[in-house]
Amino acid sequence: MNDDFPPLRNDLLLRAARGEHIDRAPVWVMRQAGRYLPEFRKVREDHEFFEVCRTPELATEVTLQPIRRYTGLVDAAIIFCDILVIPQALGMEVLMNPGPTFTSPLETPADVAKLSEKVDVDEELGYVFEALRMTRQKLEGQVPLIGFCGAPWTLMAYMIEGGASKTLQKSKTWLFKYPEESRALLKRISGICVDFLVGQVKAGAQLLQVFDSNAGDLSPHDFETFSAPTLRQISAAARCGYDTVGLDWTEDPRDVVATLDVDACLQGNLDPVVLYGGRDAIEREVKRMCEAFRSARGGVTRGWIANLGHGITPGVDPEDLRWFFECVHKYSTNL
Ligand SMILES: Cc1c2[nH]c(c1CCC(=O)O)Cc1[nH]c(c(CCC(=O)O)c1C)Cc1[nH]c(c(CCC(=O)O)c1C)Cc1[nH]c(c(C)c1CCC(=O)O)C2
Repeated sequence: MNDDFPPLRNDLLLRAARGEHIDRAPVWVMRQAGRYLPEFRKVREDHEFFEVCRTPELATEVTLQPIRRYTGLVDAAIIFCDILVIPQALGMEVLMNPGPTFTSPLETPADVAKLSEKVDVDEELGYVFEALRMTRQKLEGQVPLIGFCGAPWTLMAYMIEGGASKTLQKSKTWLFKYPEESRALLKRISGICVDFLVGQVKAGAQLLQVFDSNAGDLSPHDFETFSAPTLRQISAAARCGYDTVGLDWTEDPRDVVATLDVDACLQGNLDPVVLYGGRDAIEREVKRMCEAFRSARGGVTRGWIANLGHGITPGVDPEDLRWFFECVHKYSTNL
């Protein structure tokens, strides 16, 4: 927006998100800059996780690693960062060892007073904006750059649980025991999400993703009461509606199309564990996924962005991921 970036040479992802014609599905994978890549592990040998996020040169380098390795196969870069930088900007200490750990999670609503009252995203998260600008330059227009943030409910859950949790018992207890205080906290987080997302677009992000990874743990009623209003608020305040809805592998796109009340592009949804199943399984399951999205598109969906239904995991052979990309290129035509 502000900077003079090299012109974009592959706009498949943006065209799919806008519902325009595409010859094949664009493809990228969540956590594509991650531990399954030896070149990523090499950087991590010398630099702690959040140090990589906070050092624009390092964040740019790891963001570009999968683009270099899979040139011509992968259709997007996603800025290297983490959803937990917002709790950090609110003054919470978060370590990655190896999963996320908060040194003092929120225990009761009284603890909310310990969070910073005002968050200046340029001051607290300016390193992300700098990394986006640097990455846009270094990408030389090969593929679009995705920015992202965590959704308020998912961030609130991490801030209360203090890390990943199977049951989310503590954070869900807040919703039932302290609904007003929960809503106030969610609203506060939403405001930071808006500033952060707008700042990312100004810095060069060409598409934004909001990760509500813990949404599936809420009943439909609680999702509608607590999370959905914040997602709407973010989308309205950041000026754009959601063009794309991400699915995991527990959903059939044909069922989703039947229930979705907006005509959105869909993203997803291969089970990441398929990548451990060998080339034949990868090909078979990608083909099945392509057929499911192809027939879903006969419904109301505007487009499809091929992806995994969740982040890629550390044990995957990078050559098997290459095969996944090649299979998507082969089977996703004639959408
Ligand atoms: C819940 C969540 C987090 N982070 C994120 C989410 C939402 C998506 C999801 O549900 O997976 C999002 C995220 N985290 C990371 C990215 C970077 C961009 C990309 O996708 O390549 C993105 C988009 C890097 C990362 N974030 C993390 C890693 C691995 C840690 C490392 O390098 O040591 C990476 C590459 C760590 C992280 N960060 C988080 C967890 C639970 C973990 C541990 C998971 C694991 O061990 O794989 C919080």
